[in-house]
Amino acid sequence: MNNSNISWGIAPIGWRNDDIPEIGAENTLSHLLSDIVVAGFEGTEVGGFFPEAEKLNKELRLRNLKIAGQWFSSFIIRDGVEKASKAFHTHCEYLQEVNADVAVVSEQTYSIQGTSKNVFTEKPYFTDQEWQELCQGLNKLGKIADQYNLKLVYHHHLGTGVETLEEVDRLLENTDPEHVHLLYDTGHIYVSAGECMTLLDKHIERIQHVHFKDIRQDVMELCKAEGKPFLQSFLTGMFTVPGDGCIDFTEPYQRLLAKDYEGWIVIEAEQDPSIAHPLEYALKARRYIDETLIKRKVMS
Ligand SMILES: O=C1C[C@@H](O)[C@H](O)[C@@H](O)C1=O
Ligand SMILES: [Co+2]
Repeated sequence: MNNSNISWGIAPIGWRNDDIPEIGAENTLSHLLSDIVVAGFEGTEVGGFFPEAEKLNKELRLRNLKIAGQWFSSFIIRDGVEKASKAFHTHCEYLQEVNADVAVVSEQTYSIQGTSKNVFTEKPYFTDQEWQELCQGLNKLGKIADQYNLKLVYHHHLGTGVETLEEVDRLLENTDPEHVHLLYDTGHIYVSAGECMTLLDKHIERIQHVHFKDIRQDVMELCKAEGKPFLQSFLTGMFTVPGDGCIDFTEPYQRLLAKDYEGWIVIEAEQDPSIAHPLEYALKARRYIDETLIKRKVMS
């Protein structure tokens, strides 16, 4: 059991959001990266507004920060694996240049993530044929990621065809463990399944990347009752940083330690930055990690 094999990061999503680029648009790359240093994190994930690799590397070097990975919206079912592979090669090339560890993949065919549909009741479902195309396609993308020294980690996500526990089971059963790994996102599985330990216990061997996202239970229930879409739900404050919501992260953290998890745990809490001050929330998360998870004394 060793915390030193874990790198703690925080995602840009509290400052700028790729799903709604207008919010937080005033937050520059320098501002974001410097806030991450102030809050005491080791790295971050690439956001849609990040510059070319050379420029980014310089900004990272100046602050001794690292890149964990970057989100990739795959459309294997909609466009076929050849087209998805081409786009994925470009994605991985960039990630290799910025010395990342993982490529985060989420199949977005039929996704309602950016639509006005009720995210709690209107998610899409894949047919048997589509499941086969997806799993075979992911095996291919996983081999591409390996060529760039990256791990493909699949992100289960609300409002997509791979959201529920059963869907994650199906994806993992039908993909090659050598090439396709899992990203465990506490927030997404909590909203979908009502808790976040079953997925972790069942699939801990496949998990190679982690997002710690907390939930405000009362806001989630309100959003559910009103049938809100995904984007409206996060703007209303459904997600927050660990220590500020209803998930007790000591459980997943201890389970990961017990299994000698090696890799990143990235704090990822999309909120409206004009309501939830990004640095304030980053500091809040860091304090919770230090005082409750790692139990390291913090000077106040
Ligand atoms: O990892 C993530 C990336 C975002 O684009 C997504 O919407 C968010 O909820 C998430 O978990
Ligand atoms: Co996530």
